[in-house]
Amino acid sequence: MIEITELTKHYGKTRAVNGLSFQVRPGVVTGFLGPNGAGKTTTMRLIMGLDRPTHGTATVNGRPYRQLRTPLREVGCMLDARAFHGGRSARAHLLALAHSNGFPQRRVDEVLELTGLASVGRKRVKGFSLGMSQRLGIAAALLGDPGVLMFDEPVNGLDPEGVRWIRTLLRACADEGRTVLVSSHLMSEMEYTADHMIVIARGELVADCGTKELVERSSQRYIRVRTPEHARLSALLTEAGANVTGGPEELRVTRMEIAQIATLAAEHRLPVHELSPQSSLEEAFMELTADRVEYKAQVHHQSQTDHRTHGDHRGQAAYEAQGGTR
Ligand SMILES: Nc1ncnc2c1ncn2[C@@H]1O[C@H](COP(=O)(O)OP(=O)(O)OP(=O)(O)O)[C@@H](O)[C@H]1O
Repeated sequence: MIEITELTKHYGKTRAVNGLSFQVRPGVVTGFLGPNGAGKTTTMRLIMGLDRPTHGTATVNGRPYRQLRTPLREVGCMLDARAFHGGRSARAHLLALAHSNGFPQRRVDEVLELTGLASVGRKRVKGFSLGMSQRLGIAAALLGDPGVLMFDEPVNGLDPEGVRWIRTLLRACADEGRTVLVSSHLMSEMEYTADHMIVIARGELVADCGTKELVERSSQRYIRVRTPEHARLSALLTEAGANVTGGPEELRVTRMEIAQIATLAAEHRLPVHELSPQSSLEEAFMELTADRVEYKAQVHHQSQTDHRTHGDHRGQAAYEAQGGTR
């Protein structure tokens, strides 16, 4: 369990974290979300005792990090996937960590196996791709078999296979009863990864609720309908009480369920090429944080107009609109 109470961190005039309070519970994957510069990394650094709070507390299993007796056995963390000595092999890096913390050599081989790095364990880290480095960072976090895990942007820059792997790993860790906190600026990614969401913006709490609830709270839920008979179907749907927007490319229907739309189209023998629910977490994210992003040029415009892009692309587009450079 991670507990944050009134956590505040100021760097000069910058309020990186401002009166933040939340708990991260075991057994679920908790997504930690926020736009660029929201204070996610700072919060994680404060939890790990890498910085001192200006005010408030951050505890792991009831204690500040610095008071944990065997920290790596209690909390594993990946903050920077490239924080390795490049000349060392992955195995040597993990062995050094294991020795200094009194973990057996066997555990190094276990985590190499667990993270799919066994075959490259003797290769120098400087030749590692970003994906391999992420895996090594995760291997280090898992070394002490801790009950609390924290990963800062673990899917950043990974290919779909890497993303799937991390998602599966996070799920398995939560299913084993661990506390899992994972940060991301991509809501669309977290939608499939996290059970619970903590959203912050400008260092302040914006939402702390179940992923499903957050999606449902979004006012941007709609059914996408693609049909060559868009004008006729649109008129029929409107007449039947639905709210219809969009044009020839796609109709966006709200206030009516999929089954009703399908029935109506079938009754009037209108062909339908696509009928799919769209509930974009990215839109919810924009709504939640719109007033509080640091760099908000074009955010609104992007989220309103780019509705034909999906998932990570949309997240990335929105992120870039906020001035992100990743
Ligand atoms: N050491 C520091 N000195 C001064 N300002 C800092 C320092 N660390 C962070 N900040 C500032 O604090 C704010 C929060 O930064 P932080 O890195 O925690 O955000 P983040 O949510 O992790 O963002 P990102 O998604 O871009 O990594 C930003 O305005 C950042 O510039």
